[in-house]
Amino acid sequence: MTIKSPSMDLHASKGHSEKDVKTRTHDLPAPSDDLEALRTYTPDLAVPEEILKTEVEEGAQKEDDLPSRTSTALLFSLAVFCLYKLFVEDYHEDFYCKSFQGRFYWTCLVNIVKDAVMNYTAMALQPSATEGPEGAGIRDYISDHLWKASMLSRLVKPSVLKPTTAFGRTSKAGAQARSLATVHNNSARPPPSRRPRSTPVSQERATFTIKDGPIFHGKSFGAKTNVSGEAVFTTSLVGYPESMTDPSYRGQILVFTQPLIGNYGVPSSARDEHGLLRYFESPNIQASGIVVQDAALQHSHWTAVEGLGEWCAREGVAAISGVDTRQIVTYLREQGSSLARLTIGEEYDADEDEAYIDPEGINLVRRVSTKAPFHVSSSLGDLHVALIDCGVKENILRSLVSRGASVTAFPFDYPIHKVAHHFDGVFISNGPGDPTHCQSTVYHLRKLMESSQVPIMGICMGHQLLALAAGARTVKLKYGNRAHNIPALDLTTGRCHITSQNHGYAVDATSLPSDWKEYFVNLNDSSNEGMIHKSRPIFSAQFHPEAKGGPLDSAYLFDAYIENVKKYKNSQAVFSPQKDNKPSPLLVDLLSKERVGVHPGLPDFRPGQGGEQTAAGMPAAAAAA
Ligand SMILES: NC(=O)CC[C@H](N)C(=O)O
Repeated sequence: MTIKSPSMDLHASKGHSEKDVKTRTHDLPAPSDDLEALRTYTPDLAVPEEILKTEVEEGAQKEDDLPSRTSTALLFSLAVFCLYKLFVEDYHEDFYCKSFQGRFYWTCLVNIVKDAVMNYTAMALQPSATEGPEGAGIRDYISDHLWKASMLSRLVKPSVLKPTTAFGRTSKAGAQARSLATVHNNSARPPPSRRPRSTPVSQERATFTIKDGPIFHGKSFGAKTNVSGEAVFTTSLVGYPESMTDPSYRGQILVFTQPLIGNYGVPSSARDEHGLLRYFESPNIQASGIVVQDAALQHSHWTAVEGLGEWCAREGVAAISGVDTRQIVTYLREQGSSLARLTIGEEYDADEDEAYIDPEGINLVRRVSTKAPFHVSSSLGDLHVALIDCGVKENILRSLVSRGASVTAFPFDYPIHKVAHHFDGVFISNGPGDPTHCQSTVYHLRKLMESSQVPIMGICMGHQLLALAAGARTVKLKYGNRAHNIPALDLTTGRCHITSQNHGYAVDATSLPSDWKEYFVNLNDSSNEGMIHKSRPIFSAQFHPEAKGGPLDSAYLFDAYIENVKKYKNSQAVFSPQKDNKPSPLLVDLLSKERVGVHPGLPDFRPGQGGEQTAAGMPAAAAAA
């Protein structure tokens, strides 16, 4: 296994000579840097400061003493204890899907085994470590922030974890089998699994109520659950599975203007050759509820494994049909996006009403962003991109990976500027809600642009966050743009592209600082559709070049970004010929292969919640001001 030393590049990039580098391959980043990175990275995990400090300091102290890092006897007894807890104390029944204790002991066991393997590997490589960077590379990777952050979060808060990688692989194989079964029409395929929020399909009376507006009566065809959120509409004719699983729809009740929805059913969770979901943009339905004029009770398509109503019920999502969506959309266009409720069953009673929930006051990105870094490998090239996950769509990952860039995705509030030198490019994903909630992301992006020349691209929320970091303003649109056929003019070429869109906020182009220019403009409402830096490889788009179930006119933006990334990688190679940002196989193995700790089971809103603390610890409203 050949692993290049990242420490060499790290030091080289700080201006040390190669000689210095060789003699200093065991240097670690200063403990205070690590501490700061971990502190910023884990605000949600409520880790006591002493634990963080101990973790970092111990890591730093013991780095040069790997063989004694954890005694074999201690590891062995811990492993036996975990095994006992798992298999003798009856957790084997449900430990990987329900029991907190089970998951905790399983996580410990996995980490003990990994720790032992790493100790062994590091010891095996030690002789060369003293001579040159080859052996040191493995130790630096182990000590890297990525590893520390993901391992620490696994250890301190197993409750946010999905089953660990081993189970992830198992379920992936299951999904694959189901997809194959679908293709070959194998009736013995297992039914999709049910979620904690699942209910039987409800066919009761249902009511869609717009706050301070009209009330619509119809019939439920999804879960028996009442929901509240912002009512928005999309005019797209196809792609309801992709739209409903798009994390940017989190907290919203989605009204379809296409009158017949559900006729091609719902596909499986099959994964493609990169391990990405083939038909969905995330593993679960993200919209709070859906409103359609006419729900198809029977579906037909070779990819379908269930009907739309069954899917909604299984995912615990409310759905209403039999309402006049033309009237609803006319109201929303005139009054602007409004708060609304979907009530299933009993007659809606305004007096009994709990308050309408306003997603605008909530940091929804925190709900959909991965809780620890994850990695998607590309076998098609040797580029490596860091992605800030604000609720990334699978097709954004696919668009990068299929162009030869492996992607390591970070939580939205990860201090990306501290690890950017390990990557050939930085990407900022789409995401739900008001961008001004993500003040920590804006701060880190600003720092990144100050300290690095790395190419950057942002999409939708990523565009808005980049604009905020550049010093521009964002505004809320009256009712947003959600469709697959919106014309955007490329101001650099004069060409018009038909684009897919889903956003309620926009960048105020007049507030762009002088080193930026407007890249695209919306030909329907003249709102801003993108920006580009005048002299650096940084640009962003408000629309979705990765559109699935939408036009591919603007997919060339990914090519342009990858071109920038390649150029940057080549230019870096001139200065540091040893530098290789390709992820180490060990790191790849350690990181999760899919988003971590993003469960639909957790409620987005709690009663009485007036707003939410931002990552920086201040109330959202104050942060936004
Ligand atoms: N698709 C997105 O990233 C949406 C961005 C942001 N939440 C908005 O509504 O404007």
